[in-house]
Amino acid sequence: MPLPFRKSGSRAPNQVFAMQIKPSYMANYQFPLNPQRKLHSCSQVYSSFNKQETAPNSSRLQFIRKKKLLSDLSTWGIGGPANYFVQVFNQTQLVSAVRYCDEQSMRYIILGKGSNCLFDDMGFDGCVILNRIEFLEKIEHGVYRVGSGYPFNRLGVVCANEGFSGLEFAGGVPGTVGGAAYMNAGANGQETADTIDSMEIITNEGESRMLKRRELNFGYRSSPFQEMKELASITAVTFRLKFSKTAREMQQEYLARRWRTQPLAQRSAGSVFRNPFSMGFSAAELIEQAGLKGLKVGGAMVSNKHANFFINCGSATSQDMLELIGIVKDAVNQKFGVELKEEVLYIHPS
Ligand SMILES: NC(=O)C1=CN([C@@H]2O[C@H](COP(=O)(O)OP(=O)(O)OC[C@H]3O[C@@H](n4cnc5c(N)ncnc54)[C@H](OP(=O)(O)O)[C@@H]3O)[C@@H](O)[C@H]2O)C=CC1
Ligand SMILES: C=C(O[C@H]1[C@H](O)[C@@H](CO)O[C@H](OP(=O)(O)OP(=O)(O)OC[C@H]2O[C@@H](n3ccc(=O)[nH]c3=O)[C@H](O)[C@@H]2O)[C@@H]1NC(C)=O)C(=O)O
Repeated sequence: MPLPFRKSGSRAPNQVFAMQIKPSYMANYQFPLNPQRKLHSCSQVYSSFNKQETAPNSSRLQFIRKKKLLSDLSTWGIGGPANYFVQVFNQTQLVSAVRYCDEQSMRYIILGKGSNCLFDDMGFDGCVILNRIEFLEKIEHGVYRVGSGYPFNRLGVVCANEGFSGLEFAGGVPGTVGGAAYMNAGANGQETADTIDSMEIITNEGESRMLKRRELNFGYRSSPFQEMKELASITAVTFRLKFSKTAREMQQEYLARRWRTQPLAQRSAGSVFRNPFSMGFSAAELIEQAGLKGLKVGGAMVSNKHANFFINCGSATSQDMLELIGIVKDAVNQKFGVELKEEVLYIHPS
């Protein structure tokens, strides 16, 4: 049975492979074909395989080889080593990192807080580019231009404290601004796209582009970036918010509700499945009605607090989590005839 969710970023080259998981979930995957990236020659990339950190604002990039564990970079706490790992603190460094990957014909992914992805225990055979572009500029009242690596939850709190409404829900979302725009994150009836004024991206060609909101077609947990072949990375987002006397109160209320209903003290990746709204259901309801709360595979478990959150109880492997996802999908399909679709992204190791 093929697992329908993505195995890596759209920036990965076309490949077909088989996964080493239990036979019932053995599958072949096809990466989308990417255009060949044509970037300029690389002059700013340096390798340093022993150092684990790179200084903020340095124009030099330090690539760490085979040492950085992806379990340290994902909220699920699962994942083996990245073949290459680099942090970028500004757009110039990001372009250099992408260029380097291109020159080496190496797959790469842009990683934010790792709150929506499942890495494999075998790691990732390409380069993980950790986005640390974290500036916040106030352009005018209620208009914020924000680096794509800025924590989305911090942005939600800052805006609400300053009396602006639209991003109150973000106060509890553990991703980055770039990840939130890429996924069109939402909660409590609000969505990231509702407040976007414009976005800045860099392409595979190394060009910067500014896109106005009206050019971008967002949907429930979907954005044009998920299909955009020429995208290298979102670099900044400008949000336009409205003044509201109750913004702070709303933000705090949403956060309190989240703590009441979601297992925030445990390791998860938020909602595993999208809600099948078109069929009038929520994924959590269906999973609970199928009697799957508390179901365990190895160290992976369906949360007893919220059925659409799957927990790493401490020792979960990627295989455990993939198998649990497959079992839950099958069970819900058999009982209700509803095919759940994953919200989390599986990053295939090779
Ligand atoms: N509502 C909620 O309660 C929760 C919501 N979430 C949401 O999940 C998302 C996860 O954010 P985050 O943890 O930062 O993302 P991740 O680090 O989990 O990255 C997931 C994928 O998003 C893409 N991505 C991330 N940043 C960028 C960028 N700057 N430019 C282009 N693509 C990017 C990458 O896709 P690719 O593989 O193609 O490179 C990446 O693999 C957010 O939308 C977050 O709000 C997560 C948990 C709970
Ligand atoms: C956590 C995420 O986003 C969350 C977001 O935080 C919350 C809050 O607004 O609303 C969505 O969850 P959700 O649809 O499960 O919201 P909830 O309000 O918790 O539950 C919906 C319905 O399911 C029921 N429910 C919930 C949990 C459960 O174990 N069992 C159950 O039956 C609830 O009673 C409610 O009737 C988002 N998830 C999706 C896939 O749309 C995420 O994207 O990662």
